[in-house]
Amino acid sequence: MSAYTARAHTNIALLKYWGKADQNLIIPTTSSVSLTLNEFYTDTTVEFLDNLAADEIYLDGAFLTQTSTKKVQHLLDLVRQMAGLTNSARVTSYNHVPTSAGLASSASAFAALAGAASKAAGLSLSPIELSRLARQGSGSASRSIYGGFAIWERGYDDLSSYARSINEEVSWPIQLLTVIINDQPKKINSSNGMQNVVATDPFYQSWVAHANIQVNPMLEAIERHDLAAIGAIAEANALQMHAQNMMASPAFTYLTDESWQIISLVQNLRKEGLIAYVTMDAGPNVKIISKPSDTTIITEAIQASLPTATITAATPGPGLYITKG
Ligand SMILES: O=C(O)C[C@@](O)(CF)CCOP(=O)(O)OP(=O)(O)O
Repeated sequence: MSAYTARAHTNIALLKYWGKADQNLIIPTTSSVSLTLNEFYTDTTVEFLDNLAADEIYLDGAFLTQTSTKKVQHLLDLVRQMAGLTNSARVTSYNHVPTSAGLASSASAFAALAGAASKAAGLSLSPIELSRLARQGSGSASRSIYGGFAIWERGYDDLSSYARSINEEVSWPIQLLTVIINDQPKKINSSNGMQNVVATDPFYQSWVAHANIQVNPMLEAIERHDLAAIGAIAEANALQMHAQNMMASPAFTYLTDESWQIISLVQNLRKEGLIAYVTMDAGPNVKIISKPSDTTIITEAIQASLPTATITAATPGPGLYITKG
């Protein structure tokens, strides 16, 4: 069997996935909508071999020990089951997600792994099948199969929970300015954070109900290329998601004083007439949904307020791409 290499780009959720209805299959409680980014991606090569005693997994040149590779091994096992294989695999992965960007690379990593592993096992999966496979590595990876805007339909089982493309080629001006406040590893990872909320937040079901109501208005705003509406819905959804963390027991938050400093700054920029909205994931860093033509004015405002912040302008990116070798 031959080696295959896949490149998948990371995505940022505009409507967040924040809670599982099924832990094992990674079925979410809400649908989520994302934008795949061009600047950040993972390249992964997979080869199934006859003479390997066990899976060998290398990340950014370092051999990973068994403990940190459980999710990778689980996805490889799913592929072996689908292909009727027992061979072990060599997996070599490089994250082109600058750690300073504080961007979750699990989305691009597991989408690339799903693409390269399935192809190396002799499978030719459809985008929906690839999305379902990636989903079982990491939920948000289900959306990185596609470029541009994508929606992960929550579904209710393995067959019905997958992402589909909204539109791959985004030809109108939109960017996410990623403001890195600090790139320290977060205290609570996404999986644990959302699990705490589902288990202990008394208002969680109203989050689920409201988040699912936001889906159609978001899809309509994307259809209209309405950046202000996309931003307004995304900012409300992100703040509501982070509010759930503060209602969990014990309460926790990913947002720091600097996060709120940037959030307030962006809301003030809006008062001056700019189209600028924030979204935050499982970390303190802030992404600003904005027009590329406003990069300078926003960047200058942030540098004046928080000189230590580093800013990366990210534009819409492509979907999964697999090559032989
Ligand atoms: O991306 C989003 O929708 C929102 C988040 O990034 C956080 F804000 C969650 C990502 O969670 P993920 O790492 O996919 O969790 P897993 O399924 O437990 O591996």
